[in-house]
Amino acid sequence: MAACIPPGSTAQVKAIPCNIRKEDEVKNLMSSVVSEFGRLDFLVNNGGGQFQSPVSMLSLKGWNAVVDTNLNGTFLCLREAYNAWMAENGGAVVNIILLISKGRPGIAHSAAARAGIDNLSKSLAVEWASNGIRINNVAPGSIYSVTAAENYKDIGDVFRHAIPFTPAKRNGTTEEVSAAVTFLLSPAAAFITGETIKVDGGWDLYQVPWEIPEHDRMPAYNWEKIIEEEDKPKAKL
Ligand SMILES: CCCCC/C=C/C(=O)SCCNC(=O)CCNC(=O)[C@H](O)C(C)(C)COP(=O)(O)OP(=O)(O)OC[C@H]1O[C@@H](n2cnc3c(N)ncnc32)[C@H](O)[C@@H]1OP(=O)(O)O
Ligand SMILES: NC(=O)C1=CN([C@@H]2O[C@H](COP(=O)(O)OP(=O)(O)OC[C@H]3O[C@@H](n4cnc5c(N)ncnc54)[C@H](OP(=O)(O)O)[C@@H]3O)[C@@H](O)[C@H]2O)C=CC1
Repeated sequence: MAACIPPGSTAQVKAIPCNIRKEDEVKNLMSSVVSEFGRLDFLVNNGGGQFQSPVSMLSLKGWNAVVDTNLNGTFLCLREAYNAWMAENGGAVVNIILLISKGRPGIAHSAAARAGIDNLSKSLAVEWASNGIRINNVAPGSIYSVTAAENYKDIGDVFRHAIPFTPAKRNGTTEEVSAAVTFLLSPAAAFITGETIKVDGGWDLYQVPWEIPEHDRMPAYNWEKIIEEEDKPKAKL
């Protein structure tokens, strides 16, 4: 990031290690920013992720790891940014979530956690309005990056797989997500709070990429058949 700063700019980049699952590290991150830079105007909760698994195969440990990272981590960052600076001075927040309107079979743990963030943002848009804080979400579709692809390399090319399900017929770029984030942080979004912007090339309006095997396990409601079953003599033990 530092290498991207144009010559002559006064911008600075400083990396402060922080596991967002650890309360003390998050407190340290927010207080360090305020003591080092004198202010904390913007917060982007971008850290997150998941692994692919049907719910039936998920261990509680795996579920907890994903919820802890995505939902609890975001909660801690929000609360500590508020305590360290934004309660007194206002600010703007963007949380990066997932497309969740149709559920997310295959990554249901992450979708549940991100739906929690979506709802938390709505509550905070009201709770923190009088502190001058705006809070919004960005829900990316399939966005290719080398690091994201590396994470899923063992389960195939998930980013290529997403293209047929995306009306734009391509993956999005990280710059296209950043454009939405910077808009929401900017004064141009001064009247937008508690909202989610999808950056997905139309994915969410289209098909869910989940194949349902042919089956007859959901027969139509049939009262006569239920009565017939009820009237059958019960086996005696
Ligand atoms: C699938 C298509 C998605 C497309 C759209 C979305 C794209 C993106 O989100 S791009 C972001 C890419 N980056 C990531 O997703 C980062 C993913 N990794 C993490 O965030 C974390 O590693 C974690 C939250 C998934 C796990 O946290 P961690 O502390 O590292 O937990 P452990 O390694 O200790 O694992 C705990 C427990 O979780 C289960 N588990 C972990 N990884 C997998 C896996 N790859 N497959 C199945 N299960 C997994 C497992 O039960 C672990 O317990 P143990 O078995 O005792 O190790
Ligand atoms: N790429 C995509 O298609 C999509 C991405 N998203 C979301 O966008 C966000 C960015 O993902 P992307 O850039 O694509 O993928 P990356 O894997 O490159 O980014 C994930 C980032 O989250 C950080 N992170 C994970 N766990 C923690 C933690 N406990 N504490 C601090 N940081 C953590 C990682 O840090 P480190 O590198 O140090 O591990 C990494 O920088 C994620 O929330 C992701 O789920 C949502 C929808 C689609």
